[in-house]
Amino acid sequence: MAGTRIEFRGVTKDFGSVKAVDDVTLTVEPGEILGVIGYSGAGKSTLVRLINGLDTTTGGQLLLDGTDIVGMSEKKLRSVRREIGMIFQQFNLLSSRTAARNVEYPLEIAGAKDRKARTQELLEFVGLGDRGKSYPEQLSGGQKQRVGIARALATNPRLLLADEATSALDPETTHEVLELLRKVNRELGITIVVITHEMDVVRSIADKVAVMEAGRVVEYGSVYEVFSHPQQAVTKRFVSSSLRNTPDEVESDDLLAKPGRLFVVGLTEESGFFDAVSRVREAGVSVNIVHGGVTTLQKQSFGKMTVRLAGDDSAIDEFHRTLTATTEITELTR
Ligand SMILES: Nc1ncnc2c1ncn2[C@@H]1O[C@H](COP(=O)(O)OP(=O)(O)OP(=O)(O)O)[C@@H](O)[C@H]1O
Repeated sequence: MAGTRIEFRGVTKDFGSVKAVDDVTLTVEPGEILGVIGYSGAGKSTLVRLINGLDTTTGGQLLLDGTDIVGMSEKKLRSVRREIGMIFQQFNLLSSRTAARNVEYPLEIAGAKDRKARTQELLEFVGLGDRGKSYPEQLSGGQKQRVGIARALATNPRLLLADEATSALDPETTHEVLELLRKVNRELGITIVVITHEMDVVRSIADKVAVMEAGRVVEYGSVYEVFSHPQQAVTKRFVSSSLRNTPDEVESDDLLAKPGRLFVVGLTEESGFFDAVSRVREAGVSVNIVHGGVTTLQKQSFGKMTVRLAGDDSAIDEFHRTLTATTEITELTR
């Protein structure tokens, strides 16, 4: 069973004078994982609430598998929502029910048969086959979110919306929950939209990323494209918070206090970095790597190196000029 295809066409949502979502055009293909990232108030939650019809759009079209849900009756929206699972930052489990009975809840509402067997199957899928009798307060945060995921999957949704689903978890547990979401995506083919303010989450799970600022999607692309060539200032901030491969202000000040000239160079397989280093060293210039990192995303490697060059200025200028043609290079100055 394929995941849902989502298509935003010029979607807008106003709350009075606030444009929470402003003219968003975006397509999520079936089975894709989209990461939506932005700072608080950027419009991420509103965007997701439009998808399941909890908020209504002020303008534009929002198509799920080709059907526009804008203006749909509440009755029709309810059947659309049956195909959508949702998980939350605070898990939203019913504290008076055991884990199993939380998972069973949507099956009860749907009047499904063989509920016990389905519930056990779901608990096993999320790695909690032996915790069905536990109450939420007896479970760790990660286990609660696993119950939340099992509950969201109970009615066989084709789309899963995750609103800051790992924000209340520590890094290790976050990693485990993201792994589980990946398994959901791979094994069940479900489309997933993950809202987050952490670029590490996008990096470890998403195929595509949409960066939101003041209601707009200001940057969109594959995770590799956006991480390796961020365009907007907000995207650059998110990317550097995750990759930490460029010196921050304090580190730059420390590095600039020593002699030589500093360059931050983008590394890709075509950057020509090592050839340029060989040439400048032949001219007697010393080259030292002082900061940097290389990472692999979607099977492609890229990174940034900060190098200190000391020696003949015209040879260093030539190094700068040559690399400008093949990669991103910036000279750090005070
Ligand atoms: N029901 C509402 N009534 C009025 N304004 C709202 C409502 N919901 C959201 N907003 C406003 O819309 C804008 C976007 O809010 P939204 O919650 O979608 O952002 P967000 O990116 O999800 O932020 P956060 O990460 O803090 O949840 C904000 O300015 C917010 O104050």
